[in-house]
Amino acid sequence: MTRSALSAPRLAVGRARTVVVKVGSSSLTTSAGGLDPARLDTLVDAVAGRVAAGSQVVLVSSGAIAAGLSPLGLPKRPRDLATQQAAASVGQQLLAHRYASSFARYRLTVGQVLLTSDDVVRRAHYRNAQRTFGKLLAFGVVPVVNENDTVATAEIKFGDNDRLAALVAHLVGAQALILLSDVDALYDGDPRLPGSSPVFEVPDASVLAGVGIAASSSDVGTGGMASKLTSALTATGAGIPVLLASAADAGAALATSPPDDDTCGPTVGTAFAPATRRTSARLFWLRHAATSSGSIGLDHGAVTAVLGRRKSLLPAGITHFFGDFESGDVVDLLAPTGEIVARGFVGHDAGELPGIIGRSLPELPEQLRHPVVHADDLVAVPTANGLGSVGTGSRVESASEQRSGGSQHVHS
Ligand SMILES: Nc1ncnc2c1ncn2[C@@H]1O[C@H](COP(=O)(O)OP(=O)(O)O)[C@@H](O)[C@H]1O
Ligand SMILES: N[C@@H](CCC(=O)OP(=O)(O)O)C(=O)O
Repeated sequence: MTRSALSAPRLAVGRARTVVVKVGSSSLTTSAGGLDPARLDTLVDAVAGRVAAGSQVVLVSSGAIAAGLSPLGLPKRPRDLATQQAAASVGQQLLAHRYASSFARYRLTVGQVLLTSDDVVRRAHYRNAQRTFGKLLAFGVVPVVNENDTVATAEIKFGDNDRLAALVAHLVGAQALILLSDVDALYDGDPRLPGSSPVFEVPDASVLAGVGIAASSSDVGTGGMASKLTSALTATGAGIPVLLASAADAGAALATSPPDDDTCGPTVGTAFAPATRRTSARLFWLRHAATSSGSIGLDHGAVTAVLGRRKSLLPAGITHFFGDFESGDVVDLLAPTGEIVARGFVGHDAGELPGIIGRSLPELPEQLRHPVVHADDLVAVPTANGLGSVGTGSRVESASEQRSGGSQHVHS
C-alpha cells in the first residue's frame, strides 16, 4: 500500500532544525489540578526524541501556577494577581525541578528562561534574550521558557504563553512552532459538541472565519483556543509553520520528516501554512512587540491606501493624533473605529503634525513634504480574520493610552 504525501506545512514542521514547542497547563496537570509526572515525562520523551534526531528544541511550558496550588493548599486557580504570583513562585521551581530530572533520563540539560514582556518589547532586551537562547542551544541545552509570573504585573503580562511561544519562535529563528494542548486538533466549533469536526489543514487565515471558538474548558490555563489561533497567526504571519496537536500525541507531533521521504512526519493535529516568507526582525518587532509612543487616526481613504495598496501614510489622510512622539518612534495607526490596524516608525515629530494633518503634500513647505509613515516603515497589525479583538496588536500596551493627561490633536 502506498502512503500519501504529507502537506507542505507538515513536512516543514517535520524538517525544522529549530522548533519551539509550547505546552499548556491543562496538559501537564492531573484532574485534581497538581502536576502530573507521567504527562510531563511523555512530553519530555517526545522532545528528547526530536533532539536525538538532530533538532534544537525550545520548550515553552505553562503550569507554574497549577503546580503551586496544592503546596499552598489552594483548591483552584486563584483569581487575584498576588496569589497567582505566589503560586507561580512556588510552582515554577517545582516545574523546573521536574523537567530537569525528566530530561536527565536522556542526559539532557535544561536551562530555565523566565521572560517578561519587557524582554521582548525593548529592543536591547530582545537582542539580549536572542543571544542567551543562541548560547543555550549551542551548548545543547533545552531552554524551558515561561512567563516570569512572579514579577509580571497586570499591565506588563504577556497575557498567555501561546503568544509568548510565537514571539519566542521568531526570536530564536525557529522554522516551526508546535502548540500542544488537551485537544487533538482545531475544530470548526466547540469540540465538546457532537456536530463539530476537526480542521486538519489551515492553508490561510480565511479558513478560520468559519471556526467557532468555545470558552476555554480548562480551569488551570489562561489561553483558550482563541489565543492559540492568535499565536498561530502571529507565527504564520512571520513565515513560521505551526502545528496544533494534543500533548498526548507529542511523539507523533514532533516526528521528523526525512529529506527524501514526503510521507513521514507529523500526521496528527492541525497544520497552519506560513502566510509569507520570514519577516525581518525589525518589522516583526514593530508588529508584535513594540510599545508605541503615540497613535495617529486615519480616515477611511488612508486605511485603504495603507493596508490595501501598501502606500505610505500622507498627512492628508490623518484626522487626529495622540502623544508626544519624535521622528523615528513607534506609533499605532488607528482606523476611524479606533481599532489599531497598523504600526509604524513615524517620520515627523508630534510637534510638526498640527500644521500639516489634513493637507496635501504640495501645499506644505519643502522640509515637511514627506510621508508621516513611509510604506517601508509600516506593518499591518493582524486582527485574526473573524476573531475580532483577539488580534495580537490590540493587546500590545500603548504608551499613549497609559499617559494620563496626554493631549489629543484633531484636524477640523
Ligand atoms: N474550535 C475549537 N477547537 C478546538 N478546541 C477548542 C475550540 N474552541 C474551544 N476549544 C477549547 O480550547 C481548549 C484548549 O485551551 P486551553 O484549555 O487554554 O489549553 P492550554 O492549557 O493547552 O493552553 C480545549 O480544551 C478546547 O475545549
Ligand atoms: N505562566 C502561567 C501560564 C499562563 C498560560 O498561558 O497558561 P496556558 O493557557 O495553560 O498555556 C503558568 O505557568 O502558570
